[in-house]
Amino acid sequence: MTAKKVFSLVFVRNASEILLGMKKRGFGQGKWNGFGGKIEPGETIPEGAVRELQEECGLIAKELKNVGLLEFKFEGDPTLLEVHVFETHEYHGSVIESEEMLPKWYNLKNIPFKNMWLDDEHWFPYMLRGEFFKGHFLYRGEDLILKYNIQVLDKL
Ligand SMILES: Cc1cc(-c2ccco2)c2oc(N)nc2c1
Repeated sequence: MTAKKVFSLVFVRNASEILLGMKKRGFGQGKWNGFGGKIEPGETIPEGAVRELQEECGLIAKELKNVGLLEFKFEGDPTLLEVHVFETHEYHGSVIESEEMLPKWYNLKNIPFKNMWLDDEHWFPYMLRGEFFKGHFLYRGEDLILKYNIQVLDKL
């Protein structure tokens, strides 16, 4: 039985910008990413997404749109990482730095892919076009994607 770990990943958007966080410690440290983390027992995936967003950058999502599903495997590790991707355009609160994340707004034309997970450059275009997507990536370490596929779905 393959072990599965379920994560949320939330991107806060406005018309021309996206809020990213520089991960300050732990898994993905040193990379810009959306806000998220492990879904805890007893919470739904959207509940976990709202919780992690507020914990990591202070914003409270008033609505969340599920925009994609990403599955990750690392060569030599049987664990499947299942990452549910969300966008929010409606939120309140003020952006604050947390122990986990240093938030920063980026213009959509200037996303720092060189300092993000390698898969992001492959699936961000689908998200930015408003398409529902499902992607599967096989990594060797953190710096090489051995194979991947991405499909556009009618709905998740
Ligand atoms: C292997 C991997 C994991 C994650 C992740 C997000 C939340 C928890 O793990 C990623 O996020 C992005 N953008 N690429 C990622 C690759």
